[in-house]
Amino acid sequence: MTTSNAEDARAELLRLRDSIDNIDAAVIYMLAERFKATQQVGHLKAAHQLPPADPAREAQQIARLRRLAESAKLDPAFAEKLLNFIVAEVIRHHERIAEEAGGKS
Ligand SMILES: O=C(O)C(=O)C[C@]1(C(=O)O)C=C[C@@H](O)C=C1
Repeated sequence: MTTSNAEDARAELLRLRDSIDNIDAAVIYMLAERFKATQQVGHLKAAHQLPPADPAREAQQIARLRRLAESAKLDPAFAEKLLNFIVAEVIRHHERIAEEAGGKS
């Protein structure tokens, strides 16, 4: 590789990393908004003695996200794993909210 080729590659790497950093920031902001919404769901469920998890809803979400992933040329198995990872954390939050609400009544 000539010096100029190495410099071009370095510039291209920096350009791509800029884009990756912007995408990562957007993902973090979107996840923060999602967790704000699910925290409200957690309080609603606790107030009405609804279970933290809703497997039927999750099945619908997985089917929908797998379809979206396929049309976006993203691995549907990865989309499913990602949703399951996020939802597991949400369920932990819901359980904590329900425990705290239970302690107050
Ligand atoms: O929709 C709900 O009932 C939620 O509690 C939200 C949510 C989610 O994070 O999307 C989390 C847990 C449920 O099992 C299903 C979905």
